[in-house]
Amino acid sequence: MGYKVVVVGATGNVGREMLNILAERQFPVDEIAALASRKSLGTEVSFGETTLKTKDLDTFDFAGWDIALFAIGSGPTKTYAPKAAAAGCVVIDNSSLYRYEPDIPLVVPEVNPEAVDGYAKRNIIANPNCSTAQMVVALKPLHDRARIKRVVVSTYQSVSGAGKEGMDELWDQTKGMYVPGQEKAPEKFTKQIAFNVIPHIDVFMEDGSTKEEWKMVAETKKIVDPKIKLTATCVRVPVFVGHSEAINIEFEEFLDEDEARDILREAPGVMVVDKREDGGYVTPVECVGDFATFISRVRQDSTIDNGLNLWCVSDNLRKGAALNAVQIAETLGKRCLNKG
Ligand SMILES: NC(=O)C1=CN([C@@H]2O[C@H](COP(=O)(O)OP(=O)(O)OC[C@H]3O[C@@H](n4cnc5c(N)ncnc54)[C@H](OP(=O)(O)O)[C@@H]3O)[C@@H](O)[C@H]2O)C=CC1
Ligand SMILES: N[C@@H](CC(=O)OP(=O)(O)O)C(=O)O
Repeated sequence: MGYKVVVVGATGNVGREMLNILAERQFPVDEIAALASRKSLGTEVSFGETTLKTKDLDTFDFAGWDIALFAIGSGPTKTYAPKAAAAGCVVIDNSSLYRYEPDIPLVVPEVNPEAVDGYAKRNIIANPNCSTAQMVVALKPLHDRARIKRVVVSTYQSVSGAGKEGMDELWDQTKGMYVPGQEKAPEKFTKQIAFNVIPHIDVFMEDGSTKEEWKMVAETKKIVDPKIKLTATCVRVPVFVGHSEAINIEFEEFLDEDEARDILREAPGVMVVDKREDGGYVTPVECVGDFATFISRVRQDSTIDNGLNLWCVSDNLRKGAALNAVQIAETLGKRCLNKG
């Protein structure tokens, strides 16, 4: 016996990946429903070899369904996730709405799988921010060995993090640079994204940081260790899929770069590709469609006592969203629901 699973936001970038990954990983599905807004009613989406017709979230009855994977943004999630949870369906939510609530688990299964056990308080589990998810997969095994004091991270985030509209804007603006009359002004992003980079993701906070940067701080503390200090600069780059991060780590104890590489090679969800030669590192276009978080350019930071630098790349629609959500569902199934 398997699970009755609902994918909410099935016509979006993340929802489509959720359907792909449920099928790829052969998640034990007895029945599946694909939901989106009313305007997408009847739109076809793929689930393995089969095609599903999208249903209207607004009129859907969650009673009798086991797990709902939500990827529709915080606004509509606020309306519909509590309804699903109250109907007895466990919500695994990709938005930032519930991540910081103390009675809602925020889970990266390679890092804090035991947190899933707290799901029943609200029947909701939160999926972290894409940039946080890939980073903590690499930080956790290093923290276990040498205790992280402080992290300085700069992100290079692809436009798919801003949904279908973000990807369309990069495509149209790039074409418009070459085709007279097809110029495209910024709409989704604050400035031109084609052939440019923008140091602004999500809204500004009072202290001058952005909400995306704040999320990386708060979520790393909740998932890995509240004692870790972290400062981030989050930047949008003209890449379609795949987020990259330059990470500088200061440890309490000395950690040699060779040992760090060995630890990361053994770490779940991590793939080390680190040769000091042309092409001996991973770039975002190479990580698309993969499950792993790729680590390259591991090297000592000799400007501090116990410092290390590394380069971290992952498919943001997978580890940053859909894959992590499906892994949470797998963990929930194994640890708590025991079907399948
Ligand atoms: N963990 C993370 O870091 C990430 C989280 N996300 C989360 O996932 C969400 C979706 O991202 P993404 O797939 O890239 O976005 P897209 O813009 O590609 O897709 C949005 C999806 O949400 C649906 N939707 C929007 N509003 C409603 C509504 N009122 N009722 C029903 N369905 C609705 C859309 O349906 P329709 O086509 O019918 O409009 C569509 O299926 C993000 O807003 C974010 O919260 C995304 C990326 C990474
Ligand atoms: N903000 C991320 C994607 C996202 O939706 O994040 P969050 O779920 O934390 O709002 C990006 O733009 O790349």
